[in-house]
Amino acid sequence: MTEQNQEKISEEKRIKRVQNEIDKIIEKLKVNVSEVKNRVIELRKNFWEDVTVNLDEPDDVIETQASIKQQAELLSERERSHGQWSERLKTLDKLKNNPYFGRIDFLEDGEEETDRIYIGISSLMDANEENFLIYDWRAPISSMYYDYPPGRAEYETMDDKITGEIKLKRQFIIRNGKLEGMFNTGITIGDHLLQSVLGQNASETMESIVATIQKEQNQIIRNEDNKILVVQGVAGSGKTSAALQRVAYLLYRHRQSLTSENILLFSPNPLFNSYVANVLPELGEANMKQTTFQEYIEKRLRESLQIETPFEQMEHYLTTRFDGQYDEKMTAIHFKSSLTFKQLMDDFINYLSGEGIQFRNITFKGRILITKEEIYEYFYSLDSNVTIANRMDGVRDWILERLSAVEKTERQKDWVLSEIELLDKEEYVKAFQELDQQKGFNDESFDDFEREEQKLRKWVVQRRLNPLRRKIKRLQFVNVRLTYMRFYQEWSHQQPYLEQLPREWGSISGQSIENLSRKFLSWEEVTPYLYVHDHLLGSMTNRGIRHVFIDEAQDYSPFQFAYLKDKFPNSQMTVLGDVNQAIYAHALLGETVIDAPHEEKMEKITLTKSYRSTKPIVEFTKHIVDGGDMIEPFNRDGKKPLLKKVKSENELSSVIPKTVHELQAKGYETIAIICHSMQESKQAYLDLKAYLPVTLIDEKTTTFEKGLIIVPTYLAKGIEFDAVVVYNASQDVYQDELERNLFYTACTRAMHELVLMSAGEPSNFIQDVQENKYNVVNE
Ligand SMILES: Nc1ncnc2c1ncn2[C@@H]1O[C@H](COP(=O)(O)OP(=O)(O)OP(=O)(O)O)[C@@H](O)[C@H]1O
Repeated sequence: MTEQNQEKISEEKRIKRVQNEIDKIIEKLKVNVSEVKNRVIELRKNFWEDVTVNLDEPDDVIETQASIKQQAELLSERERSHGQWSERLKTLDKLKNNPYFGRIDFLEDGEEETDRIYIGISSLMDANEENFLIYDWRAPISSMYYDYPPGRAEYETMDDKITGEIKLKRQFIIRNGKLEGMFNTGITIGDHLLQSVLGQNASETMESIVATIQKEQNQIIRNEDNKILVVQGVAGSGKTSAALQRVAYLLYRHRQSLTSENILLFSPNPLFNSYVANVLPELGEANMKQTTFQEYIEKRLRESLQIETPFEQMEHYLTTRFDGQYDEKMTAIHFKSSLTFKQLMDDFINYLSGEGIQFRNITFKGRILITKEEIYEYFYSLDSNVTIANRMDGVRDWILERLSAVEKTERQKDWVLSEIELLDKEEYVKAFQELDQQKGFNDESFDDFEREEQKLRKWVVQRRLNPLRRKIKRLQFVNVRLTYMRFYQEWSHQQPYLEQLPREWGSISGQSIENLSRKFLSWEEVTPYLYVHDHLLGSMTNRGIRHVFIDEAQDYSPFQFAYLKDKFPNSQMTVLGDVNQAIYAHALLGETVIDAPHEEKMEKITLTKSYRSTKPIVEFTKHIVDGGDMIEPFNRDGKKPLLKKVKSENELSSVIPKTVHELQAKGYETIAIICHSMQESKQAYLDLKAYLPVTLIDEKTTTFEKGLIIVPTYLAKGIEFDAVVVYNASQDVYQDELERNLFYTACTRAMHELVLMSAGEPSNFIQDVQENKYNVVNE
């Protein structure tokens, strides 16, 4: 028997042994889980029996409260244990199927014996709790697996640095509990395994990469020291993957103090949210919170305004290229997204601190109770050193106090009596129930008509005033929109601000005023508006969130990013993106968040190796963008991209079905027809649906299945497919420099095959690429 075979048999034996241990632990845990479960059921059933309830004396009430609290705590503690053990059982089930993926043999300096470190998704000790059978991939010692080839190596513990020598580094492929392959590896973590992982078909949801994390990705995952970590990574370099494993790492490292509730991920679109939703559960961790910037913003605005979505803005600029106002609109987008504009807003807010805020009259039953002028006067009589938002709280209390006085006089008015008479039976009963709860009545006082009327008057007026009170509590007496409009109407047009404004300011501000007058906020206006809104009304900074992840960060404007930094002052930020995939209008003309300097302690990591696509696809796509030379393909074989030329758009609907069938025949399950815009996607869908079972993805789509989809590039961001068909890569469609990144983003979604259709002359972006990098056919 060869040495290799012997090794394999010995590893198989070990796997069996570990699985037996897992079985034993599972058995033990199952008994515990069922005991706790019964105890929880019992506690819930007998909750009130075990509580001493006595409400006779104040002391007894306190004792009762304490007793209830104790019982509730006991219950929730048991529930928590039950939850944790059930989770552990799930992880053990996973470990049984795939106990580990790697092993290093490490001889620590000064020690005689080499330790065998087996690495898996979670740690496991033997049933006696004496030895580690598996080390969690996030344990300090496991970091050597990702960072070093065999030879000298080191890792850091809480307070020490351990050095030594890796004698062996081995990878395993274990599926359904069976060892399917193992190999000793050298410098990087097995090309072999990576080849096999990357060669598989795309799945509808992203998968974890713990078994094959690369050294530079590990630097991102385990980076702890910086307030801001910026990752510039080329398309397919594993930014999103690294981000998600980083979440898992942080949850492990800080498990005493950090939960998934303390981590927030900003995703590029709703589809992406579900695309990444499986990774953490697969690793035995709960998902972090997820949102999109749009959703986050919309939740914050306390007014009913019509808000343009980022996708609508995108669609607008992609489809109105020949519109006369295109250039001006682009200038407006660029300017309103900049930090110069933010500075102007800061100056404007400063001005508002001294004068200019617009208020609303407080009216009740068509009568003005407090005029906006009175509110204005009161506001500006308050100490101007206090922030606007804090002064606003003072104004709110002042108005509420005035309202209480009004309430008293209102009670005696005739309308109140008429309303009492009009109360129907149900309202009447409700009134008494509420009054009773307020201890306004006892049995005797029901006969007391005088008192009854007074109480009912109070109830009726209170009820009528409640909506107004609620509005006041929400500070709706501040007219944020009119206040903000003043920026465009007057304030910005004065010296010295004029110099900082674009030449077209006259018509840009005119358009802005028109939009605001019809309660419409264009996407580029939303962040500045919310910024002023928050300064006027105050906003909670989110202190519960300790880590913010921003994926596709190149699409955030400097203003948007500054806004987020403001909202999460105590959080560390991981900002991931690719300057070549910046497709939003504001980013195309200026610096993106990825290459901007930041004042805080920051580290920037650059990833240049692309894992998603085959080598021939990367060799093609890297030449589409400026500076693409540094993009390094992972060495995975495949076919060169194929350019299919047709004479006219009409022919697309016959050639594309044929192309899709060819791709399906090769076994590709997830195929995307990627379009320039939503407009083009809709047209493609209409033209193709008679010939192909195809799903159209729009901005509301949250999941997708294996099969064929049509999608505009901006909704395919961050996602990948077995094969991509670019619907029409002609010069007519992709010609502006602005569309270069869009085209690059579309092409880089392909894992195994890329087909570019072109009705007429192909885009210059293709012609920029050397001819030997792709094949051409005329259909
Ligand atoms: N170390 C790795 N091991 C296995 N697969 C990897 C690794 N790194 C990246 N991949 C795979 O490469 C593909 C691209 O990864 P990911 O989506 O994280 O890249 P990205 O940089 O976010 O891409 P993009 O910016 O183009 O959206 C995924 O299929 C991912 O699983």
